[in-house]
Amino acid sequence: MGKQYSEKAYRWNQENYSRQRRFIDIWRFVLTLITGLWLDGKPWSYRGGYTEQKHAYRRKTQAIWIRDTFLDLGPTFIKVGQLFSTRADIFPSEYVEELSKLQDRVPAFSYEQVEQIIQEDLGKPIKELFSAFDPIPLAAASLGQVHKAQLRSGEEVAIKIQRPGLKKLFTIDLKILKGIAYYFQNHPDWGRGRDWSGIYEECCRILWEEIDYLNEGRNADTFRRNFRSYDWVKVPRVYWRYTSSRVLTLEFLPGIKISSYEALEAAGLDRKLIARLGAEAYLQQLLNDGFFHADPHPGNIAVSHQGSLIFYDFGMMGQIKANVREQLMETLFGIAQKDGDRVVTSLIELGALSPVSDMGPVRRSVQYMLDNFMDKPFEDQSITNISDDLYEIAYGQPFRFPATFTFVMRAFSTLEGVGKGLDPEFNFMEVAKPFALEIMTNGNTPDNNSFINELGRQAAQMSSTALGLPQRIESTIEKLERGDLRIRVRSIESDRVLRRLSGIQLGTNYTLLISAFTLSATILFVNGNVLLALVVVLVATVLGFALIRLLRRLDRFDRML
Ligand SMILES: Nc1ncnc2c1ncn2[C@@H]1O[C@H](COP(=O)(O)OP(=O)(O)OP(=O)(O)O)[C@@H](O)[C@H]1O
Repeated sequence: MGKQYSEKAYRWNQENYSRQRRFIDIWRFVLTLITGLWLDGKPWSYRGGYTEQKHAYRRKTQAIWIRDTFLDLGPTFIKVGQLFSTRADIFPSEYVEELSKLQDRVPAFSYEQVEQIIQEDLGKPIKELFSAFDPIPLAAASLGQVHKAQLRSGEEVAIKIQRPGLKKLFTIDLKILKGIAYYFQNHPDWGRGRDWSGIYEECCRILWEEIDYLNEGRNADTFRRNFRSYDWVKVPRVYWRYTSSRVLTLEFLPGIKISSYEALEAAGLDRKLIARLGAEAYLQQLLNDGFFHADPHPGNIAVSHQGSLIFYDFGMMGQIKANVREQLMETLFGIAQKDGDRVVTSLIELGALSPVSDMGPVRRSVQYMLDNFMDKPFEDQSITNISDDLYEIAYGQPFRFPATFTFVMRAFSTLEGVGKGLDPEFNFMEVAKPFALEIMTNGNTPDNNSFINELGRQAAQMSSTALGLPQRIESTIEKLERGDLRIRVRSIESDRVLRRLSGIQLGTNYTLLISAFTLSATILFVNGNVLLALVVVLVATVLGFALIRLLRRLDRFDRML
């Protein structure tokens, strides 16, 4: 905890939050952000004229300001920011990059508050429950802090205690955020093609789950069960008698953080092996158990002195249904064969893409990406590159990836990053091969074909079909194109008809005005008010010209239809 993060610096750091104060603080942030975004799009707001560099610089400064304000606004926003940092499909890359640096460097709360929460939740004072209790926390985060203690029966435990007043703060903040989501949803520019209400609901669900330690305890138990036959993975046991929704008592399992590369080496551990185990443990969760750690930042994985992996923090877990892993493989094959259509179809079936009426542009973007970035052999692809490319496609499109999908991509990239830090030659795809092969062969032991051979075989199959049946493929492509085209032509036609209709309406208005003005001019003239009559005639003439122009335009429209 740095000195600059003193308790006084944070207005949110208290037990009793004022709804009005939060309302003002949060909306002030939103309004400043909206003004900034509005100015971004106005070339006159750039001193010395608009340039791409100035625009990029502004975005970057804005992103840093958003990150700092989120930290100032407290736990809800720190968590929301961390969630948003996985959503490169929704937010500009500068924002995502800054938000991923959002760490909860926040002050710890006092030992007196810890005592009070334990007394309230477990019904007895610390002294009666534990034979030792370290008043200085091992770690302090935005939602809670961890203290080391010892049970009366002798076991060493790590106790996670929730920040006081968190439920109240979440209730107030999430209500205000609902209003903000509603505002953005109904905004003519920012609401179009974006499901802000859906994003809000998703955030709410994840945040409430994260502060229910009973839920976290259950997740830890499931995770532990899934790994019970693996002696190289350790998951802390939950002491349910000392656990409540705000207090989680776990078996104490110390370790060296997986990202402390030098410390691992100093302890005589094999960095290459740890990198491989990390990836394997994750693939096991994802592809075999279907229950995975959705927040695998390096702080949540440690290595014991015996070399086994230790997982902490089960507040955010993802679930993947059984049929999904086959679909994941289908996507992988689509990518390997550079088949945009197959990738799009499998992503739709995965629920990673929501079908829109005209999938043509999406398919074309995917195909473009496959044609352009797949110049390296499949094995040499990096997960981070693949996910960056996918996000680039998704950003600005009227669809979004479901949270589970972005969590998986994020987890893969994180593990790839940590893996490369541990072992510069580490290749995630290499580790994934046997898992993928097992799924492809439905658990049958594969023959001596490697994963890449299998991909090659499928690709060869595809190209021989292409050679044998050029006619059919061509006609299929033609049909596809015609499908796109028809949708586009129809939309242009209806667009024209609508424009013509509004033109006709405008013409009627002009005609009415001209008649009214001519009538007024005549009455004025008859009554001897010549000058005023002339002015009115002038206005009627201008309107007359406008009407003639409009009629000519409508005539052009008619010829086009
Ligand atoms: N069972 C345990 N044994 C030893 N140390 C632990 C244990 N559980 C947690 N810790 C330590 O406390 C730290 C924080 O734990 P955890 O990540 O569960 O807290 P958190 O409040 O959810 O933090 P985050 O903001 O990262 O989600 C861990 O990184 C680890 O160093």
